[in-house]
This record gives sequence, C-alpha cells and structure tokens, in this order.
Amino acid sequence: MSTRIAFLKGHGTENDFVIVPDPENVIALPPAAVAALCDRRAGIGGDGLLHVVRSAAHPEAKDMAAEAEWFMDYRNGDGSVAEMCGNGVRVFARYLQHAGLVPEGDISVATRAGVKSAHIAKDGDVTVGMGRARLPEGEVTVSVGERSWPARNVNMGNPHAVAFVEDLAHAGDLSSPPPFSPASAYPDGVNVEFVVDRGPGHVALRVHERGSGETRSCGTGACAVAVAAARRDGADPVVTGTPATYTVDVPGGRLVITERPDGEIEMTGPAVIVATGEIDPEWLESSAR
Ligand SMILES: N[C@@H](CCC[C@H](N)C(=O)O)C(=O)O
Repeated sequence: MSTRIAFLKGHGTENDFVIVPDPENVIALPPAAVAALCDRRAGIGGDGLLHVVRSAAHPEAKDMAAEAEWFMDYRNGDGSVAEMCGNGVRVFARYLQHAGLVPEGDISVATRAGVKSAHIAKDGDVTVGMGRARLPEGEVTVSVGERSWPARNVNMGNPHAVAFVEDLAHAGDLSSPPPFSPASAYPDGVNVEFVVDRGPGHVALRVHERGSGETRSCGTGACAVAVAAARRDGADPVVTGTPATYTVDVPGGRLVITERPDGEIEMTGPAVIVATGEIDPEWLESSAR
C-alpha cells in the first residue's frame, strides 16, 4: 500500500491554500495534480497551493539555502507557477511555526522572487518584508464590458495592473481575466486590482488573480495598490523620507501596507491554519494523468 500524503488547509484574509509539506521534494505535483487538489468540488479546494520544500532540495531555491531553510514553491489554482504570493508567505510562515519547524519571531522564506523576511506573532498577525515595488513605464488600460480605465503597472515580483474606479461593482464578473492593452505590458499575464477610496490612507479592492480567477484577497495585489495609491496621492517615501501607510480592505478582511523611506514594503495581516488531513496518493496520481 502506498504512503498517504499529509496536507493542511490555511488562509490569509480568505485567500485560501492547500499546503503540502514535502521537505525533500519527493512528491510529484505536475500542473494537473495541483489543479485537481485546488478544485473546490472534486478536490480539497484552494486559490493556490503552497508546496513546502527545503531550499537545498529544490533546484530553483538551492542558491537561497544559506539564507532561508524553506522554499515556498507556490502554484496557482489552475496549476501554473507564480513568482510570488504575499498572503501565501504569511500562511507559509504560520505553517512552519505550527509544525514546530521554526521558532516564533523572525524567519526567512525563499520564494521565486527572492528571500522574504517574516515576523510571526503566535496568535496574531504575520508581517512580511515584501521587498521593493518596480513601476514599469508606459500606459496600460484595463476593461470590463464597455468600460475601460487607465491602470498603473506595478511589479511586486509578480505583475499587477491597478485601476482606480468609482464603484467596485463596475468591475463586474471577475472570474475571467479582464482584457488589457497593450499586450506587451504583461507578456505572462497579469493580476488586476480594481480600487476605490474609503478615506485618507484607506482603500478597498477587488481582484482578478492570474491563474485563480476572482479571489477574496491578494497580498502582492494589496502592496501594488498601496504603492499606486501613494504615487497618485503625491507620496513617494524614498523622495520625502516619510513612510506611507495604507489600510487595504479586501473582500476577505484587511491588510496594512507600509512603504518605508528605503523603498521596502511591509505587509501585515492574519494567517490561519484551519485543517489537516491526508491525500490519497492513488487519487493524486490518477488526477495527474
Ligand atoms: N494570492 C497571491 C498572489 C498569487 C500569485 C498570482 N495569482 C500570480 O499569478 O501572480 C498573493 O496573495 O499575493
């Protein structure tokens, strides 16, 4: 009889993940298997999957092993690979603490977008050092039905288009990717955030995530939104020397994002482990065919 495979389920502001601990990187997780695990009817269900691997055991993370013992091999719900997941890093850190693999306090996590630092509070929030935003030049437009909006191109390790709208309902059905132009702005697809103001330093978003559809939160998206809002509001902490903090409401909760005078972005929010279980390896193998 083959060995059963452990999994956990977790979420951060209701961006939910199947967590598969696999320290030595021996579990086969081709895109079809990931999509089957993330399927909400025929699988466990999740917006994405966190494959937990020792950095030294993963070809994409070996070079980061000296700085970070654990690698977040992140996959979208459709099985595609993404560079980074902000809510995922918080949940990943919470899992490591929950499993006794790291102490409370400060840890490092290797990702495809580099090593991220995380501060874990036992029963509270997790704060992640998300690195700096890149703001590629050029005008971008996103559309939903008959409506179009200018969008800010913000790269948080993964690509985002941030559009300020009058009403979040105008974003309509976000299950399919909103069209954007020019196509050259995002050769690998994009996560699209629609944003409204809620008050000074306070915004709310809806998001279409590349590879997952509309989700109830996106951590990198919230960071991209905070940076786009700051620039729109005339604030650039690197220039002014004053940090810019935005509260970002997402359908699944609230994140607080601060851009510091050195350009580094910090994201704080919840990270919850909700269940543990076992995957039937025969089902997993057949789902990959
Ligand atoms: N939910 C994530 C982002 C996950 C990756 C994204 N869908 C992509 O393809 O870039 C977050 O919290 O940042």
